[in-house]
Amino acid sequence: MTTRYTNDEWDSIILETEGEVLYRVASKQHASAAQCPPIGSEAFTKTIDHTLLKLEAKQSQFDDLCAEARVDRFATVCVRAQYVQQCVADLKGSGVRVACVIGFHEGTYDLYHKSQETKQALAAGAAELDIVINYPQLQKKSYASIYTELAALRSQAPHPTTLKLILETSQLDASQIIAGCALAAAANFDFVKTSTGFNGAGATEENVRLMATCCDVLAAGGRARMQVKASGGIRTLGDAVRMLEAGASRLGTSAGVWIAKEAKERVAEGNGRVVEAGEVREERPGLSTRLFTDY
Ligand SMILES: O=C[C@H](O)COP(=O)(O)O
Repeated sequence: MTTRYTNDEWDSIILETEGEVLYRVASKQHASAAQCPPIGSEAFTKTIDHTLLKLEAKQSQFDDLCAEARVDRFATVCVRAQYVQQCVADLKGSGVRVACVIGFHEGTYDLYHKSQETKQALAAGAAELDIVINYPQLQKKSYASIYTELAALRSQAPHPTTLKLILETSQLDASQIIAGCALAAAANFDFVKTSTGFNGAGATEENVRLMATCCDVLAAGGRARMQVKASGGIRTLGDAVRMLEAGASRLGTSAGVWIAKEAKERVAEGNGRVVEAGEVREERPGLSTRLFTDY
């Protein structure tokens, strides 16, 4: 675990990272070999966290969510803590994991609250935790306090639990996004994630590219390379491909079923290969398409 630093010490460490990241982005030395797995392959569907986080969701919707995740072989279902146990039972033997959000969606809950939620999620069988950073603290450069929180949650949920840090990028500028990534890496998180889907714009290619480049730079310092999860507003196969090509390796979306359906149609058309962003049709879900955000 990293030595604890003061805010000023964190500031100079982060500034050094920022210089290298912005240089690489400006000179288009983008994230390492960002590739979209072949459309229709299991590697492609395994990029999707099938997500249902609406507070008003009914219990039966979580059974549907899990059934769909089994059929489409998604990576996880991503739910709130009170639904983890039900989803773990529904998904037994399927290879689909259960991810639980922590501190959702404001991120400003204190460590005690986040820690209690973490305890509940782990006891219920969650394999992955998507934790919202306290982004108002990040905006204020309260780095030491953020690091303390992240390090405490990591020691409470050691590997093989996968930890993702939700930055809520719509509320941050590039420097703050880089700072969030640096703190996540220092606390040994596995992923940085763009958005909750509940606040401002969701994932953008620009931010995904920035985060992936930042993960490369941080890994060059010798630590395990974090991955990037793009989330918020990903609705179509085209959106998914663009995020993967920008450097994401996981997608959080309420439209997983729609995206998988579009992918199956592409395969049926004989195009079961990597789809370039420019070739993807811009179809969007129609009004009658069920997305979990629509309930
Ligand atoms: O983490 C995932 C997001 O909440 C999903 O956002 P979305 O509902 O816009 O797809």
